[in-house]
Amino acid sequence: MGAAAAKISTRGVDVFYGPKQALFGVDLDIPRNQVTALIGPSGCGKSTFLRAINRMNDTIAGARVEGEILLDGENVYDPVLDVVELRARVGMVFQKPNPFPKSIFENVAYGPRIHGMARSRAELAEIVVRSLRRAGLFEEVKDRLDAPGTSLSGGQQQRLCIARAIATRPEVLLMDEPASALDPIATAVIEELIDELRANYTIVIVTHSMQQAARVSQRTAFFHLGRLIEDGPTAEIFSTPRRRQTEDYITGRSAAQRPGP
Ligand SMILES: Nc1ncnc2c1ncn2[C@@H]1O[C@H](COP(=O)(O)OP(=O)(O)OP(=O)(O)O)[C@@H](O)[C@H]1O
Repeated sequence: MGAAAAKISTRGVDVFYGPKQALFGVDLDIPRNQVTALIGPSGCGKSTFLRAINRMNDTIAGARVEGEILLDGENVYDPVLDVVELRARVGMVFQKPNPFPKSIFENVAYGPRIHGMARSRAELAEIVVRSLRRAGLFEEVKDRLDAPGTSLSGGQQQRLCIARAIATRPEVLLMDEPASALDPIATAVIEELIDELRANYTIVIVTHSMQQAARVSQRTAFFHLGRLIEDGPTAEIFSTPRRRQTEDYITGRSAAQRPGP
C-alpha cells in the first residue's frame, strides 16, 4: 500500500523516554476504514507507537518523538497544530474502561460540549443518543441515562468509553487492548462493534491476543524490541510471515512469549 492511500503514515518515528529509546525508525502506512492490529511481545513499543499518533506521549514527562506522523498528509507534530483538536479527530480507548465519575449522558456529552458541537440541549442529546447507538449500548441504557457511568458492567463501561470517543466525530480510533479486562462474552461484543465501526473510522488496535488480531483486523504490524519488523494483510502475516521473528512470535516459539521460570 502506498502512502497516498494511507490515513496515517509514519516515517522514521523514534520515541524516547528520557535517555531510553523505545521506538526506532518506524515507517508504517495505516489505511483508512480498516482495522490495523499492532502485535508483539510485551515492551516492544506497541502502546508507545499508539500514543505517538495522537500525541498522548506529550503528557509523559521526558517523552520525545522524532520523525514524521502524517494524518491525511498533515504532520501531527506541526507546532501550529491544535493538540486538543487532534485528540478529537483521533480518539482513544484504553485497556481499562475509564468512565468519568458522571452520568452516562454526561460521559458522552462532555466532548461535544467542550468542542462546541451542539447549539442546544436537544442537539447535544441527539449526539449522545447517536453515539450510544453506534457503540451498541443505547438499548441497554436508554432508561437510565442519568445513572453513573460507573454503575455499568465492565463491558458496558467499555462501550460507554467508545461512545464517548466517537461523540466528537473522530476520524481515527486508537484502542489499547480494549477487551483485555473483559470476559469472553463482553469481548465478543466489543470485537463485533470494532468490525462495524471500521465502515466509518480508521481503527488501530493494540492486542496481546493473536486470535483477536486475526478476528478483527485486516492488517497487522508486528513489533519487536522497538522496531517494526513487518506489516501486511493480516491473513498473510499469520499464514506466511516473511520474517523469522514474526513467525516465532505467532507460533509461540519466541522466548518473550514463554512464561518466566
Ligand atoms: N512512561 C514511560 N517511561 C519510561 N519508559 C517507558 C514508559 N512507557 C513505556 N516505557 C518503556 O518503553 C518500552 C515500550 O513500552 P510500551 O508500553 O510501548 O510497550 P508495549 O509493547 O505496549 O508493552 P505491553 O504489551 O506490555 O503493554 C518499554 O521498554 C517500556 O518500559
